[in-house]
Amino acid sequence: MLGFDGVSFSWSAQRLLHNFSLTFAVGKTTALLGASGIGKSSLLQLLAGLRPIEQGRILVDRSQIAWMGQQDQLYPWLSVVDNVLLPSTLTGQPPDRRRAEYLLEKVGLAHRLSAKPHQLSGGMRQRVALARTLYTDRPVILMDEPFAMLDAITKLRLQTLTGELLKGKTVIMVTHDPAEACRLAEEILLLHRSPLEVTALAAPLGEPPRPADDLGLLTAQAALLARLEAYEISSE
Ligand SMILES: Nc1ncnc2c1ncn2[C@@H]1O[C@H](COP(=O)(O)OP(=O)(O)OP(=O)(O)O)[C@@H](O)[C@H]1O
Repeated sequence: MLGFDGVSFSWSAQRLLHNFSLTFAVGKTTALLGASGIGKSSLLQLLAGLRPIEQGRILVDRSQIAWMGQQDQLYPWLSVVDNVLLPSTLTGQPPDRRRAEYLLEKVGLAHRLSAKPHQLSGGMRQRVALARTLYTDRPVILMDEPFAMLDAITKLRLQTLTGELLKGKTVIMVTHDPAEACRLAEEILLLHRSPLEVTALAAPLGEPPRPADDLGLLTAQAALLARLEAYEISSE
């Protein structure tokens, strides 16, 4: 089980969750969307156990979680391959260099193993971060706008890669991008109101990663955008 059971949580003056319950589909990708400041990142932080709650239970085994954020969070003094090996270094496990190299090959960086992060483009650094997330090999992956800072083409490629490489894992992805949600998610959840409420929307048909120009995807994307706009207007 992964989710919230009767959870209440406030940020100083603002009550974010009141008796909030939600379970996520295991082995699937769920996209979380909603207006800026509604509480998407807070939900991820609570799931990861980074904040104490006032009431209820977080349903999670924290040892099963990997995190990938908007910033690549690479260590500038470590090479690409050593950044991927970092989870082993931090936990005192023997580093599996062959596996790290295999994953870097998967994300198209086999030729940059010994480069330092500052020698790479933003998209390349985010690919290293993806390889590191995969290296930890946890069944649950929390992603907070992982591709928000990338150009359109790099974003498209990394979404495809993510959809392929994270198949079968439980992925909770915060995104502002309806197209991204429609390409990658099997469950689409819209967050609105304060305290938080959730509305589930139908994901497009077909296995992720779905092609960006698929007609069903484009229709679902337009519907999602309209719902997001309607929630924004009703909360103004
Ligand atoms: N560390 C914090 N201390 C106090 N308030 C916070 C903190 N982090 C977030 N908040 C507040 O909680 C609310 C939800 O913030 P959160 O970052 O979860 O929203 P979000 O939906 O992820 O926003 P965005 O899409 O802009 O990233 C906001 O009103 C924000 O000001």
